[in-house]
This record gives sequence, structure tokens and C-alpha cells, in this order.
Amino acid sequence: MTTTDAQTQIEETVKANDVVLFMKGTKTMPQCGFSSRVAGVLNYMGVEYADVNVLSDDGIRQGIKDYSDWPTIPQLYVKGEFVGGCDIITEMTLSGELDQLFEQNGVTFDKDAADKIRQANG
Ligand SMILES: N[C@@H](CCC(=O)N[C@@H](CS)C(=O)NCC(=O)O)C(=O)O
Ligand code: FES
Repeated sequence: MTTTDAQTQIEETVKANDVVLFMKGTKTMPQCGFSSRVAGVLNYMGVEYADVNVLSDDGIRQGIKDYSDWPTIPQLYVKGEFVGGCDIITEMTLSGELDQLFEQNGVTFDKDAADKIRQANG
């Protein structure tokens, strides 16, 4: 895929889906611990999201880094905006900021599950 095609495809994907996780592997079969961690949080919280496996396309793997100006995978997007990678999403989950972000953007999730993550990691 050309650089331009990759940027176009990324933009279309993050505009068409409220929540998108660019990751290594898939939401049901992650292939890296960092991706697994973020997918695990979203899965546990019952968030509906699109997963994009960067391992199946080198153009997207590089393109997503250019798109966000962020050097690593995973990358979470909400309503077209880059939110963060594994460290940031973990912090935001524990602080409650991720709940707030989802609430502000009308993204449905299981609040009890989010509270359980915090209780287990408090
Ligand atoms: N500290 C990072 C961890 C993620 C990370 O280091 N990812 C590496 C290894 S999976 C990466 O994407 N390297 C570039 C690549 O593999 O294309 C985070 O918070 O997301
Ligand atoms: S694939 Fe090795 S750390 Fe992610």
C-alpha cells in the first residue's frame, strides 16, 4: 500500500468507527502483551470497537505512527482522536479518565467492570 493510501484508509477507519484499536493481532487473539492489555480492558469493559491488525499490513503499521506522530503500537482512537497506547490507557483506566472520555463521547461500556478493574488494581 502507498503512503497516501495508508493515510486515507486510516482516516476512513477512525471516522467510520467511534472506537478503533490499532494493535498487533486481533481483539480475540492479540499477538503482543501491550496490545493484549488494551484489548483486554476494552473487552472486559464491553466496549464495541474495531480492531486493526497492523501485523497484516506494513503500510498501516508505519502509517498509523505517522498519522498520530506516536512511535508504537497499540494505539487507541475515540471519535477520530488519538487517545494513547498501553501505558496511557492503563493509567486512564485506573484514574477513571477513560470512563469520562467514553461518557463524553457517548461510548457505551460496563461501569461495574471498570470499577472492578480499579478495585483489583487499587
Ligand atoms: N510503552 C508502550 C508500549 C508499546 C510498545 O513499546 N510497542 C512496541 C513493541 S510492540 C512497538 O510498537 N514497536 C514498533 C513496532 O513494532 O512497529 C505503550 O505504552 O503503548
Ligand atoms: S511484539 Fe514484542 S513487545 Fe510487542
